[in-house]
Formats: sequence, structure tokens, C-alpha cells
Amino acid sequence: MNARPPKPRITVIGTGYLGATQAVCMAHLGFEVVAVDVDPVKVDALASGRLPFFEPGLDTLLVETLATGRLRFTTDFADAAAFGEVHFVCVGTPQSSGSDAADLRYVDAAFSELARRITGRALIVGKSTVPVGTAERLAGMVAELTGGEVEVAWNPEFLREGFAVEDTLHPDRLVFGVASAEAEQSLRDAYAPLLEEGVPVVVADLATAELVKVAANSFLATKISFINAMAEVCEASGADVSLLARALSYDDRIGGRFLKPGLGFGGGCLPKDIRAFRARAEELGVSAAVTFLHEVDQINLRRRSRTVDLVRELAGPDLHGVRVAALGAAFKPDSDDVRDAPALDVARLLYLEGASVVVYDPKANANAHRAYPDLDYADSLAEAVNEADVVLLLTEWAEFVSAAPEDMGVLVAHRRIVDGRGALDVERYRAAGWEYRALGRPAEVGAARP
Ligand SMILES: NC(=O)c1ccc[n+]([C@@H]2O[C@H](COP(=O)([O-])OP(=O)(O)OC[C@H]3O[C@@H](n4cnc5c(N)ncnc54)[C@H](O)[C@@H]3O)[C@@H](O)[C@H]2O)c1
Ligand SMILES: O=c1ccn([C@@H]2O[C@H](COP(=O)(O)OP(=O)(O)O[C@H]3O[C@H](CO)[C@@H](O)[C@H](O)[C@H]3O)[C@@H](O)[C@H]2O)c(=O)[nH]1
Repeated sequence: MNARPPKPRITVIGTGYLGATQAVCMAHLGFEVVAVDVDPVKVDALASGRLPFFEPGLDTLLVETLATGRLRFTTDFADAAAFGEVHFVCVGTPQSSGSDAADLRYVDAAFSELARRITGRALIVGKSTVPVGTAERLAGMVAELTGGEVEVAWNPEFLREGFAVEDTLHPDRLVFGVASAEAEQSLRDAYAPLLEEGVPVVVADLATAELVKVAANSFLATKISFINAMAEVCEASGADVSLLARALSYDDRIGGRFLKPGLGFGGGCLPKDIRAFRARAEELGVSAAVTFLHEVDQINLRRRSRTVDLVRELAGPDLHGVRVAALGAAFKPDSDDVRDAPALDVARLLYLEGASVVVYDPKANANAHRAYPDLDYADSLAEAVNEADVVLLLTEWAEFVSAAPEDMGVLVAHRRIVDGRGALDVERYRAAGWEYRALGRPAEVGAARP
């Protein structure tokens, strides 16, 4: 007989993009969950079934799991500490102001808040992305505060925004960074429903588990910057990066995923994680091993200024008074996250050059407005492109990709478009009388072929 393991009571510390998803999905899998955050506004929203950010599918799952009675949200650490047997720490690790290093103050606070209050045996599991060595330091602090009763493990998270529920319920793999067989067993119990589905597990030491996460994000960022470096060469040589990427993608050893050229990566993860990795490698005396990540970062940032150059190619060198419709603000479609968003950065650069910029994003307008109140915001695609001298596709939302160039053409002052994501049907735009420019593609792309 296959006895089901006992279900540990779960707490989740931090209810942002990662923590809210973790809490809701664990409750969906049948666990009793208490989720705690220091932000009472967020906690109130979640407790009343409102997701404080946009994530497809998570809103309905939140309502469903709250209705089961298995999920509660609180600001009370004592409540969480008393409740949980396995505590998942999901607080932010943003870039420090003034340096590339990760700001660990929220992680440190969460671990010590918990450790001071837990009585009895428990496991605190870090899920936040941290520099290698953090878990061991925290384990020492927790052991001291709890007299060795509470252990620390690291279980990095690989979910993508926009696919958070799918990635959490069906991850490619689980990584358990543990220092004891007991900690491993607690994690196996906490993830039993996924392990039963055959999700592969890598059991590792704490340091390796931390490193897997930053290595994965470094690889992904490098792959994107590789194709964008090729885009730079294409621009200088008249070649076409979209054809180049397609041809590379048929090679199984290379593969087409994360090989999409364009405006590059942003968000709350890849940019700050590669910077924090470099900062940590320097502390460890191995900075040479990851110097390439500096280039990865620079290639990525250069795509943004290159996009502004393309606007100049279409509208002339002086951008003062040029009306630009910026389509997209989120760092990628199906997200309202504007952290380090390439789209907003381009809008900001154009604004600083004197252009009159109108931004429209289907979900991220409010967050974008908070970040850049000086820009103008439209409530619809039609309003944004109205009387525009140049239209920019900056985030490839389906709404933008499927918009009819013929219809948009009636609204704009000039039919000029910069495709920052290589997502539009160039032939169709050209046929509708648009001047088209895309990163990494020759100006005449889509013109009648010889
Ligand atoms: N967003 C993602 O897709 C994703 C995926 C994998 C890993 N990560 C990593 O997960 C971590 C969290 O990222 P996020 O995007 O969810 O961040 P976020 O900013 O959306 O959420 C962090 C939350 O932690 C809360 N918080 C801060 N200090 C706290 C404390 N002491 N106690 C309780 N709550 C506290 C904040 O109020 C906030 O709600 C980061 O390390 C990130 O790198 C994020
Ligand atoms: O071929 C590509 C693929 C992505 N991007 C851009 O790269 C960024 C990141 O995209 P994605 O990785 O899909 O989003 P995130 O939600 O930031 O997810 C990354 O960061 C998370 C936080 O660490 C990890 O958990 C995920 O595994 C990792 O993919 C976005 O700006 C995309 O527009 C490209 O420019 N070209």
C-alpha cells in the first residue's frame, strides 16, 4: 500500500508575485496554508480574494482556494510562526541602491522574525533568489536563535511571470538544498503531490541550490544577449537577425527558446540577478569567471538606445515635439510588472529627448504611471496611436500584434512603426503603406524581394 505522507502545515512569508503564487498553489494542492506579509494593503486585498497584481489564472485560483478554508493571509508573524511546520520565505531581493549586489535586508528580517517566534521543530525554506553563501549564514543565525531546533533549506524557484500557476504546479524540476536527511524529508512531504506526478528532484547542498538559480538566469540572459549581439552585427552588415535566429533554432543543440531578438530582457529577475551574481563572484575572488555577464548586461541595455535611433531614422534627428505612441510598458506580455522594463525605459529616453510620448499597456498602465508619472498614458490602443508621428511596439501583447495596420493607419499622423520585438507582420505593414523598422533587420526588410 502507498501511504500518503503526512501533510505539513505550510506558511509563506512574502506575498508578492512569487509568494502569492506559492501560497495559492500549495493550498490548491491540498495543504493548510497561512501567508504573511508586512504590507497590510496587500494582505487585505488577498484575504478578500483580490490579486494585487496581474497574473493569468491566479486570480480565479485565489478565490477558489480561499473558499476551501485552507488558505489565510495575515500580517501577524506570531500567527504564522505558531502555525507552520514548513515555512517558505518568498520576500524580495532587489538590487541594492548604489551597488549591483542583492539587498538582503528583507530576507534577513523574514528569517529572524520567524526564528525568534517559532517554538518547537520546523524547517525554514528560502525560495528567494540569493547570492551563494546566504543560506549557510542564515542557517547559523537561525540555529543560534532557536537552539538548533529549526533548520534552514533552500528551494529556489524558477517560475515565469505570465505562467506562474502552470510553472508552480508543473515545474521542470525541483531543487532541494538541504543540510540533513530530515530537511530533505520535510521538503519531500511538502512537495509530495508534485513528486507523485514524477517531477524530477535534484537534492543538493545549500550552496549548489542557491547557485542553480543564478546560473539558470545567467544562462537565459546570456542566450537573449547572444542573439541581440548578433542583431548588432546584422545592423552593421545588412543581414537579418530574425532569419538568422530562425536558422539557428533548427539546430537542436541551440534551440529556439530564449533566442528571440529585440528589445531584450527586463523584469524583477534577470537584470538584477546577473548583476548580483557578478557582485558575489567578486567577493569570492572569481570575478573573471563571470565577467561576460557585464557584456550580457551592456548588450541588453544597448538595445534600448538603438530603438531610440530607429525612431530618429523615421522621424528625423530632432525628436522635440515628435508624437510617439509607445505600445507596451510591462517587461513582457501577460504581466503588469514594470520592474526594469525595457519598454518603459525606451519611453523615458524618448521623453528625455523632447518627444511627446503616449504610453498604453493593457495591464501595466497603473504601475507604469507610478514609476514614470511624467509620461502621458492612454486608455486604449486607438487613443495611444491617435495622431502619432511614430508608433513603437515595445511589449508584444497579443492585442498589439493582432492589430490591423490598415485600421491603425487611419488614426496616425504618419504611418511609421518601430517593431521593438520583431513581432509584427512586416509584409502586411508595408502593404498598408507603413514605413517599418525593426531591431537587427535591414531597413528594406519586407520590401519586394528580388
Ligand atoms: N517574480 C518572479 O517571477 C520570481 C520567480 C522566481 C524567483 N523570484 C525571486 O523571489 C523573490 C521575491 O520576488 P517577487 O517578484 O515575488 O517580489 P515582490 O516584490 O513582488 O514581493 C515581495 C514581497 O515580500 C514582502 N516582504 C518584504 N519584507 C517582508 C518581511 N520581512 N516579511 C514578510 N513579507 C515581506 C513585500 O511586502 C512583498 O509583498 C525574489 O528573490 C525574486 O528574485 C521571483
Ligand atoms: O527570447 C527571449 C525571451 C525573453 N526575452 C525577454 O526576457 C525577459 C524575461 O522573460 P522571462 O524569462 O520569460 O520572464 P521572467 O518572469 O522574468 O522569468 C525569468 O526570471 C524568473 C525569476 O528569477 C525565473 O524564475 C524564470 O525561470 C526566468 O525565465 C522579458 O523581458 C522578455 O521580453 C527576450 O527578449 N527574448
